[in-house]
Amino acid sequence: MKIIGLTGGIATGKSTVSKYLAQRGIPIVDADLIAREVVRPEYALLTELVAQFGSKILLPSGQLNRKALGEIVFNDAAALKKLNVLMDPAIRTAILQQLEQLRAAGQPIVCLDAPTLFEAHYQKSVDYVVVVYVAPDIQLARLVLRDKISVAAATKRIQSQISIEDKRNRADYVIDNQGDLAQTYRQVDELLTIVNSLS
Ligand SMILES: CC(C)(COP(=O)(O)OP(=O)(O)OC[C@H]1O[C@@H](n2cnc3c(N)ncnc32)[C@H](O)[C@@H]1O)[C@@H](O)C(=O)NCCC(=O)NCCS
Ligand SMILES: Nc1ncnc2c1ncn2[C@@H]1O[C@H](COP(=O)(O)OP(=O)(O)OP(=O)(O)O)[C@@H](O)[C@H]1O
Repeated sequence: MKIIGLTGGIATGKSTVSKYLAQRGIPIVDADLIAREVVRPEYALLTELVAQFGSKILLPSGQLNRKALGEIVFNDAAALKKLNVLMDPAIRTAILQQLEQLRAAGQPIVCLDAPTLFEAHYQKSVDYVVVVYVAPDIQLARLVLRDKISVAAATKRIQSQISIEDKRNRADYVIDNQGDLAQTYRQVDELLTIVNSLS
């Protein structure tokens, strides 16, 4: 089984690419989705997060208040590091489990969609690293537009990740997502041809 590791910066277009890959029949292991599941109130991890960050990260319903936790960690590098240390084992276990299930099911090509692929060192667990790239000014503009947040808040989120230029330099394949969607999809088709021919 060949594993495509799909990453990029926040709002550079990973979801746009992974949706298209899914349409082309490639199973997606979605790290963002897994990160949402492992903090459900029935799991111990949420209690650990509350012990670290306080009950202000909970909604009245007892669920994680994502906005509140985001405001803490994307404004404070040390807090983000603590969050990553707490969440990493549960996310990693779920990712590896899903990949194993897909391997056992005989899937020839799968995609791990992980915004923090490099930050969390998943590049070692995949066969082909793909970075969805847009220049930093386009990244900022798309993030502000999509999430309806201020330029200052968007800049902080971007700065909490390895820069998109750095990620681009570490890719096996770069998808330039600065043009229209048709141009992006053509590059994904070319990527699939390459991955299909990997031995
Ligand atoms: C802090 C949280 C609660 C904020 O939630 P919120 O709904 O506002 O954002 P969401 O989860 O949709 O993330 C949006 C984007 O932020 C970026 N981001 C998320 N977590 C991180 C992180 N640990 N480091 C750097 N960037 C991150 C990604 O580009 C992601 O796609 C959430 O991002 C979180 O739980 N993060 C830690 C888990 C994690 O590392 N997720 C990445 C999957 S490998
Ligand atoms: N080629 C494109 N042209 C114009 N807008 C685009 C293009 N590709 C994506 N977008 C828009 O840019 C925004 C970011 O894209 P997307 O949500 O796919 O990014 P992402 O990398 O998955 O983000 P995150 O890291 O937050 O999960 C979205 O609003 C999306 O509609």
